[in-house]
Amino acid sequence: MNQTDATRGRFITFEGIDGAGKSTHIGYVTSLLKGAGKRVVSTREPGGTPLGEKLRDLVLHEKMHLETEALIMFASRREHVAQVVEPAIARGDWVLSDRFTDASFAYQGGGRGLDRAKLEALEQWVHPHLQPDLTLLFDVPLDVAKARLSASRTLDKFEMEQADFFARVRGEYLRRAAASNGRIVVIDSTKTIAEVRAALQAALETWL
Ligand SMILES: Nc1ncnc2c1ncn2[C@@H]1O[C@H](COP(=O)(O)OP(=O)(O)OP(=O)(O)O)[C@@H](O)[C@H]1O
Ligand SMILES: Cc1cn([C@H]2C[C@H](O)[C@@H](COP(=O)(O)O)O2)c(=O)[nH]c1=O
Repeated sequence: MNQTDATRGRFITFEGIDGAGKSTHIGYVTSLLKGAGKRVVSTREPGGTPLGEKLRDLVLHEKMHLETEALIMFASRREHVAQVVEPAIARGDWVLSDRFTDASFAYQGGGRGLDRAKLEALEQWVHPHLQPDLTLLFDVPLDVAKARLSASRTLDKFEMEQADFFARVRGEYLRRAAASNGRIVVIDSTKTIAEVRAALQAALETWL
């Protein structure tokens, strides 16, 4: 994207294992940013466009080959980046996305064991020049996430996975955070909602 830092918007992503609490806090981050005078676009993956939402329904409910699953995630992402994320950033809006490519590395890579080089190739193909400016990784132990999920909804294909799957997903998220040079900020999501909000405010301080 050939645009100066002053006029472009920013891209913030929310990540974590299912039930970690990320969706709960997107509204709060939206209010912080709007309070600081930013225009905010809130979106999600898989999904975020009419076609992406159809792909989401398929990939969250149908059994399929692991590589088909990864390709659908990136097909949805291609549409999302082209139609929503890049145009919004270009007009100066701040985009908040409930998941992005870190989720493919964590779930299809860590969780299902897909070769990382294949995911890197898809990432280069689909968004060679775009990375989140900041990623908020909501981290909780598996038992906390599971208890929160079963109390709140009917489970989809991923949410029905076993503990060892989520242990690998969480491990890959934390590995990427450690290697991210500060792009991925780990938020301790075992804390109360008020304490998590305070941690989010601190993480966003330099951006407001
Ligand atoms: N800090 C917290 N303390 C207690 N409960 C919480 C906390 N954060 C979220 N919850 C509750 O946990 C449940 C799951 O939260 P949420 O839907 O935000 O998770 P999520 O990470 O977005 O999950 P998914 O990725 O599956 O959509 C909700 O019922 C929510 O109210
Ligand atoms: C983007 C993306 C998502 N997933 C998985 C992770 C979650 O289990 C679901 C999305 O559900 P949510 O309640 O909206 O978080 O999809 C994935 O496996 N790979 C991806 O790239």
